[in-house]
Amino acid sequence: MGEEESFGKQTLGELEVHAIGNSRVGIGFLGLLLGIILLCWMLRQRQISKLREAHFQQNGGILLREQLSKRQGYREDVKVFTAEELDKATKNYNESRILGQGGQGTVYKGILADNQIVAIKKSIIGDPSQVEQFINEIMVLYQINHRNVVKLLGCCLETQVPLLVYEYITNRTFFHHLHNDDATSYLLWETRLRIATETAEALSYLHSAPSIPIIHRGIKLANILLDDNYTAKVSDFGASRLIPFDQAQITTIVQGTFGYLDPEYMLSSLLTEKNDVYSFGVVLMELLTGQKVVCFKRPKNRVLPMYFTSLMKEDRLLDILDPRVLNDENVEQLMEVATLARRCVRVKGEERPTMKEVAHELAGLQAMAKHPWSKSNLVSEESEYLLGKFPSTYDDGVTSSWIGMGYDSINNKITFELKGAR
Ligand SMILES: Nc1ncnc2c1ncn2[C@@H]1O[C@H](COP(=O)(O)OP(=O)(O)OP(=O)(O)O)[C@@H](O)[C@H]1O
Repeated sequence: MGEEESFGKQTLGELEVHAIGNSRVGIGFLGLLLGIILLCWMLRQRQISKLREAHFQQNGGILLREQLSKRQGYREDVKVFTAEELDKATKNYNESRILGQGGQGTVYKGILADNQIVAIKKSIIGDPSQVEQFINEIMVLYQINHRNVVKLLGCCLETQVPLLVYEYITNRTFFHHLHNDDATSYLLWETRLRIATETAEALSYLHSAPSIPIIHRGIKLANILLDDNYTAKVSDFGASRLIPFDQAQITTIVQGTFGYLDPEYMLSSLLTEKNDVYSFGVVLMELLTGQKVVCFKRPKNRVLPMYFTSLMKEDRLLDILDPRVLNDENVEQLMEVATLARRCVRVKGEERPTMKEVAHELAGLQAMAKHPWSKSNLVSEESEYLLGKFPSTYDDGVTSSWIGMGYDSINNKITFELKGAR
């Protein structure tokens, strides 16, 4: 019994020693584990910062820094964002945040830490040879400060693909408002003319930019964004080019959207500011007719500039002016804009007007439209006219019958409801 007790005591003592030993081993093991985790974390952080540095270099960050330090006249309020900031702003580039997809990348809506809403363009460029082009785009946007050009707020170059951060434009594109499929409303002629004038002014500014003239190269309805007041904001400078003053033109790979592309540029690859004038002429034709640039329902004339000019030659332009905005009071004004549009798309670039002249002419027409004697400025009369005379068939055979119409004064639009549209 005594032996058993002493054996029990020995065993307890031994157990205590074991327990103390075990807990020391446990603490040691835990310490080692924490040490390993800390080491891994530090290595990972180093790896991440090395990767970011590599991305920054690969995305042309050093080149950009150098370029910016050399030049003057650039905006100083353009911010460099961190990858985390933009991850958070877009909820890790969540699909629900996609605003649109373009040839150059995807545009996401982002909400920054200070609640500012921004549009973030995530480039699809992964090719280092594109770096110079991307830097070129940032350089172009860095020097623009115009109320009718979308503002670049900053960029982020430490991610795998470069990111550009713009001011968020609330009211979609001119294309959407002119060609929206739901067709529950349409833009008044006065609004169309104002948007066109603002766009022309922005282009005129770009062509005579203070340091180096800029050619946009992608003017089309989809690249004219609109804010809540329907103010034009020219966007998408992905293809734009800076033209040094001593060079009137440069040679580039032909790039652009079919229908808007200057045929002279297509043949010669010579880029001049008159390329933008041509594209702008096509935009004018679209807002005059309400028709799309390329339409297979016009079998002989699928491309609008050809269709438009051929009808003008035959003195049949009235056949295609948008019946939703045309009335007795503004017909002359629409015809003047049509003549201007035709001059913009002349085959020879040198025969086209400059954007400055175009902007000037449009501003003059706009001022006349605002004149108190101009009846077309009176929305109620236009509504009456439209209610009484609006045809039941328009836009290449789209048939509609009316059930109601009204004026949306906030959005400056005539609104209507359709039944049986097909
Ligand atoms: N600053 C912005 N604010 C709000 N929405 C924007 C902004 N920038 C672009 N978007 C939206 O994202 C869409 C895609 O824009 P993006 O400029 O990349 O392409 P795109 O002009 O449609 O095409 P492409 O580049 O091929 O000509 C636009 O149509 C617009 O709806």
